[in-house]
Amino acid sequence: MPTSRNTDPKRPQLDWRFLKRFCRIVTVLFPSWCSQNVVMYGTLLVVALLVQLVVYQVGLIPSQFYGVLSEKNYGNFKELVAFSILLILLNSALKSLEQYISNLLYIGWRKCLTQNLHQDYFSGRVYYTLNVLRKDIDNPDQRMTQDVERLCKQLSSMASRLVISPFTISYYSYQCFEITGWIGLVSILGFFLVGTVVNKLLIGPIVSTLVEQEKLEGNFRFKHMQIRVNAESAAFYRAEEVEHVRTDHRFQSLLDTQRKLINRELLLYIGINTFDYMGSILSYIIIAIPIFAGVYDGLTPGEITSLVSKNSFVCIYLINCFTQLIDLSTTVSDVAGYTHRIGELQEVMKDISRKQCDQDRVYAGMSNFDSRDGEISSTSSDPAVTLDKLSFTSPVSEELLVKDLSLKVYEGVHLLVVGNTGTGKTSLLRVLNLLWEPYSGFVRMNACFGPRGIMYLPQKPFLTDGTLREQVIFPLNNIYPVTGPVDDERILRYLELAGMSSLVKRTGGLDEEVDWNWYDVLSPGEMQRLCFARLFYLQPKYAVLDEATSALTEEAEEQMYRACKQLGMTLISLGHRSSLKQYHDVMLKLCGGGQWEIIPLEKK
Ligand SMILES: Nc1ncnc2c1ncn2[C@@H]1O[C@H](COP(=O)(O)OP(=O)(O)OP(=O)(O)O)[C@@H](O)[C@H]1O
Repeated sequence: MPTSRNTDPKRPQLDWRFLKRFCRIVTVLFPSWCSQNVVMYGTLLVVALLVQLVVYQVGLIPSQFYGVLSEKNYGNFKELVAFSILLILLNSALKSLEQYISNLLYIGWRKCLTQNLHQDYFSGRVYYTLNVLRKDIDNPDQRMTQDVERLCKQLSSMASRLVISPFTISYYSYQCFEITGWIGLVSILGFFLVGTVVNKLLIGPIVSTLVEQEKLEGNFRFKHMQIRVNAESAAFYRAEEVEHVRTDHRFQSLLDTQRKLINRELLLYIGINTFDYMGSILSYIIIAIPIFAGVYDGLTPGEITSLVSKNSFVCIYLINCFTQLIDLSTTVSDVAGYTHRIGELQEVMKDISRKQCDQDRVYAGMSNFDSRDGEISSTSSDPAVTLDKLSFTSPVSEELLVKDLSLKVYEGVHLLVVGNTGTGKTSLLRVLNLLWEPYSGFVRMNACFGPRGIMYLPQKPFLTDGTLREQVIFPLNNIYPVTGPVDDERILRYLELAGMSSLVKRTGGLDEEVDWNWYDVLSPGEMQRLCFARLFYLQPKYAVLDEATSALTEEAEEQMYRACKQLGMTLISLGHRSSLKQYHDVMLKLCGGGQWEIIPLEKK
């Protein structure tokens, strides 16, 4: 049955789901009652109240000038001028302070929200699942960077107006009631109510278009990033023309959506401006009520002018308080859009995290080196890896890549995994690392990830940012074991063993900050050698090498394998080259269609 877009339950709206997501974000922005952000918000409230106090006094100045001038009182006039200047100076100082605190609040909120998202993103393997396997959430990077930034900016720009509104509205409502009675107050409240309902209707379609626009903005930026990262490969393909068309195409979709958003905002702007100007007329209608009712009949024209000026200030200010809230509609629609995007990301990350916790409980036995310092939890006679009737598929297919694989990997027995392209060699590692769920069967890893445990050299080398030392000790934060300067000598030795000592000269030393992108300055072979230097440095008991020598010559491959073995590592290699056989004892051959065979290898 066709459903209209407006009734799509998942469509971002200004609804109950928005409120839930917004409240969740607020608890992140204000983590506890005594947090820095709460203190800042409290200070903002005090400063904003002081501003209102001063604004009230400033608002009364014209009526005082009318009085003084109609009396031609020179002495009072001079005093009033001095008082006015003082008030204006105080007003500008307080308003600047208010702006300053709002800006600080923006930084505080951005820090809390981004760190909270990072906490979930980098917990376990959430970033992998989110980026590789979950297709329902677009551009998580953009949500954590640009969307959070814009949400916090918009909220901070609203903060002082929102924090002060209850106070100013109560105070000026009371004042308005004193002057005009019920009629004035009820008409202003009615005016605000109508304004809110109309704006709520106009904001509805804007929120979903804004969410769509942010998605396309992310896609456009991603395209540029793709070209930036792969500029060289693209240049070899002479890809400028086709990539130009594709990039422009993404840009065009973004512009179309932006135009749609602007069209929808037009109605909202018409609503806002109508209410702004209606408000100013309403204020005079309300003031006219007591005048026409004859309440001020006994006053002189000068006194009436002064009184009207004072009263109109109160009514106009109250209406202004409400119209300011209505003016926030565009900001509210932005906030709603960003809230949905960030809220959705939070929900998906929590969901992934929860599922992974359950999965980890089922496949207990694997842990990160942080928890147990990389020690192997078993005796060396236990197998490091046990697979029992393991079957798995790729995430998008029902077809088994491997069926009922049973295998044990013992220390000292080097295993080679071979098979045609796409038969599931790397996928086996994904299942071992719980990146993918097995279809059936049992996986057990006795070796922990890390030094003296098990380490992986993935097919695509991962190079972090930072100094050469940080590259070599990666993924550790600090040198391991903590041995001080002795470590320098180890790092240099292993760089030399990997054939990368020239890098020390290029970087200017182990701890020299480099401003280059490592992927741009190292050749694929050099990247693989650098990854071997890491492996030598960490000296795990088991090294899993996924086509880790594919960019090296056979002589270099031999050097790397010999060094690994000299350092006492048990090797599990994945690859196509027949030269790899000589370094291994057993070969697992994946034949495709779920078939596999184990073949003992003879030593030459
Ligand atoms: N993230 C993913 N989502 C969906 N399918 C995937 C994903 N990653 C890999 N696959 C598919 O799973 C199958 C096995 O991939 P895998 O990377 O294990 O192949 P491989 O044997 O290591 O190949 P190669 O020798 O080229 O490295 C392939 O058909 C691949 O297209």
